[in-house]
Amino acid sequence: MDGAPRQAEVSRLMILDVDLHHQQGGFTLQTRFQSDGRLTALFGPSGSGKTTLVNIIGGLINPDEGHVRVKERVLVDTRQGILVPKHRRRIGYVFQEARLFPHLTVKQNLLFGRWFSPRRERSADFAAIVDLLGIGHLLTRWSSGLSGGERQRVAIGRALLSDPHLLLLDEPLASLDEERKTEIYPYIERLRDEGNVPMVLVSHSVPEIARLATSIVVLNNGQVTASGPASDILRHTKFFPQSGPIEAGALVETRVLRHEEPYGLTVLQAAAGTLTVARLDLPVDAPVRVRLRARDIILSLSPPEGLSALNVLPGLIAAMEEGERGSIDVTLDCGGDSIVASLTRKSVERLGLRPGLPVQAIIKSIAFDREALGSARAGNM
Ligand SMILES: Nc1ncnc2c1ncn2[C@@H]1O[C@H](COP(=O)(O)OP(=O)(O)OP(=O)(O)O)[C@@H](O)[C@H]1O
Repeated sequence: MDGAPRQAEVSRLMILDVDLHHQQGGFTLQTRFQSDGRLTALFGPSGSGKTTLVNIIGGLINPDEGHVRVKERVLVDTRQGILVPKHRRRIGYVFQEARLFPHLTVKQNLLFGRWFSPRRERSADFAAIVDLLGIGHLLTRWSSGLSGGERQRVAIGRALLSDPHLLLLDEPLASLDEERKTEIYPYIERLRDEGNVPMVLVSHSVPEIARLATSIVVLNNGQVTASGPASDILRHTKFFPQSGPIEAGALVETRVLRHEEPYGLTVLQAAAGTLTVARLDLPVDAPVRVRLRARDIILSLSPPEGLSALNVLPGLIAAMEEGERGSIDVTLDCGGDSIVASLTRKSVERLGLRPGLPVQAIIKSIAFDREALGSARAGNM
């Protein structure tokens, strides 16, 4: 036995299991994926079918063929003639606009969500949800006077109070500016990490899914071009043609190792080694998810000397594949962390890169959550 879960166990672990065929005018949605993620991001360009897919999961569109299962519940199975009506699906929706009732207070808006859960099954804890979303101080306010970010937090709270089995977030942050988005991300992260409601997030933004998603489904023209754990998918620049090599890259989990106060720097510990960044306003040992964008990594055959870059990680080339626009994605195994560099074919040939070769990854800059930086910014170290 190799310790790998057997197929039956794998299926049980799957939170979302979707296999659909649906024709809509001249557009065909043909999607198949499974996700065990706590937050599954649906990513794809405009018109790729994200909303259609969300509407099928939510019960607003009946698909021609296929099935949708959430945990062990079958919502749709055309072969077995199962089509659970939308009001019985126990799905919470949050849209781009919060759609709160302006003539009700925040508390009344929140309690409205409760009407949708069967009385005997009401388990959502009002106080815990209010606390999780940081909206306790808003309860007596009229919803019409809230900021965009506050409105979305209340909308998420209202959806959670309906005791949903799944939360569908259809571009909930798209109408907010960067600052308001940054205000909401930590709450969605808490929900992902502490709540037990699986979420599906529709998003156009690579930084957003890099920050929030645990699983990613990439849609293109109605088809799934890739799906899997976020860290696996984000590594491939070719799955993100509209953002190109600019945003794709590796996600690396780190912890704060120490602060170097005289230099205004923080040292993070990753499996791959240490990374030095501008001072973070976080305690030692705090977890920090960093994103190493493929375009921000240079490869060298020998340890660089006389270079100002502080972040150099040794690794072995694990894989090489065609990236976006003729570039080559070179994946490195750096002590167990996967890091990807996007290189031109010319550089690959000039350096004689091939799987198994030891190289040094010079990291030009590190992207991560803005509030994790405190007042500092991710710099070119
Ligand atoms: N009722 C309909 N009848 C025919 N075609 C439709 C209908 N609704 C949507 N479509 C088409 O289906 C395709 C997928 O649309 P969908 O809204 O699901 O894409 P999307 O990925 O959500 O796009 P966006 O990011 O712009 O919201 C598009 O080509 C759209 O024009």
